[in-house]
Amino acid sequence: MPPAAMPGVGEEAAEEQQTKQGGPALEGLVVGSYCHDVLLRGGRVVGETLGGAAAFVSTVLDAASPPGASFSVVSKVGPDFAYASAPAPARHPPLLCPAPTTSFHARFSDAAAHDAPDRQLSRVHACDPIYPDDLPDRRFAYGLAVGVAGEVLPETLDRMIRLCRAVLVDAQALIRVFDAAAGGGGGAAVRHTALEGTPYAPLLQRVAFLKASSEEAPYIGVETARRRCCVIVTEGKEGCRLYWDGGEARVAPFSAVQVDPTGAGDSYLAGFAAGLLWGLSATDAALIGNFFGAAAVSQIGVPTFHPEMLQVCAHDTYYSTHQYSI
Ligand SMILES: Nc1ncnc2c1ncn2[C@@H]1O[C@H](COP(=O)(O)OP(=O)(O)O)[C@@H](O)[C@H]1O
Ligand SMILES: O=P([O-])([O-])O[C@@H]1[C@@H](O)[C@H](O)[C@@H](O)[C@H](O)[C@@H]1O
Repeated sequence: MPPAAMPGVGEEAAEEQQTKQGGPALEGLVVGSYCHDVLLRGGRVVGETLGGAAAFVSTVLDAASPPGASFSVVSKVGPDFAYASAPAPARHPPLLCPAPTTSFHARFSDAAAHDAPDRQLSRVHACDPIYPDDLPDRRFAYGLAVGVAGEVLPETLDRMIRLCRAVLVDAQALIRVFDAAAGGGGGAAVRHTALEGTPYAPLLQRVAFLKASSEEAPYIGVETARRRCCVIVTEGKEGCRLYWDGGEARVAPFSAVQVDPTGAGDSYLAGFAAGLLWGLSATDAALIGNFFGAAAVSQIGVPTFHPEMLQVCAHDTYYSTHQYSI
């Protein structure tokens, strides 16, 4: 069986913590930096938006968490940060550093080149890493490690694991390396390294869920990783698969008209976490993840969610008949 729910997170755990500590029972900790995204097609800038997994994750958690499930965000930006008044950073302000805000160029392939990857990313600036001491010194029900530019250091992930009852990790926080020779335009091309050779690998057995895109999956070694934690591989418009020690499940997608793939994986992970917070099983929570991933690709930049979309999601998840198109 896949993990029934987020370990230690759910109604009973909530009641227990509420009674013992009187604080917010389901408080989460989101660690990863906001960034600037420049979207390019055919060498021309077609959009400039707020980015960073923390921005997408905060937006989805704000929309979909159960009542009373608050969360704190630990994110770093520089003095040039252009989106301080956007909803996510305004509600969850970042720490200010002297270094410039992390920024990425995302180059999209033409529709004609069908077998090309959706986008090629290069990192143009990297703000400071997030250190263990940057994290609040208190306990959390759950944590989301969602770095985009290597800012979640191994020692920071280790501290998250100590502070949080369950930690969900986006593989992109662990396996990205930056190739200055191949970036173009002053940036460094985003590449991947094998997770097994990194200092993050020994931490995996203390992580609850590790999510990777299908492009990242070969680098995390699904067969090894699934013996240490539950692994989720997202497969774009095909939905996702969950792998655990002894089994796997496929969870079907919602259909969407994709206008910008940015943030699909981030939104998926936050939707998945929200599903677990509502007490759903991992496979049902993955359906919520698919809903938010589909919603993300159907809008440019950080999406907005309307109450009627969420009602349809709740209905379709309840009946497991997600025929809804976004
Ligand atoms: N074109 C699409 N149509 C419907 N759902 C999508 C589409 N693209 C992505 N999704 C949803 O978002 C999730 C994450 O997308 P994916 O492309 O796999 O991640 P990433 O953004 O990390 O590359 C998918 O598992 C799926 O649920
Ligand atoms: O699209 P996705 O993989 O879910 O996540 C994206 C990151 O890969 C990218 O580095 C960042 O610039 C985007 O804002 C977004 O966070």
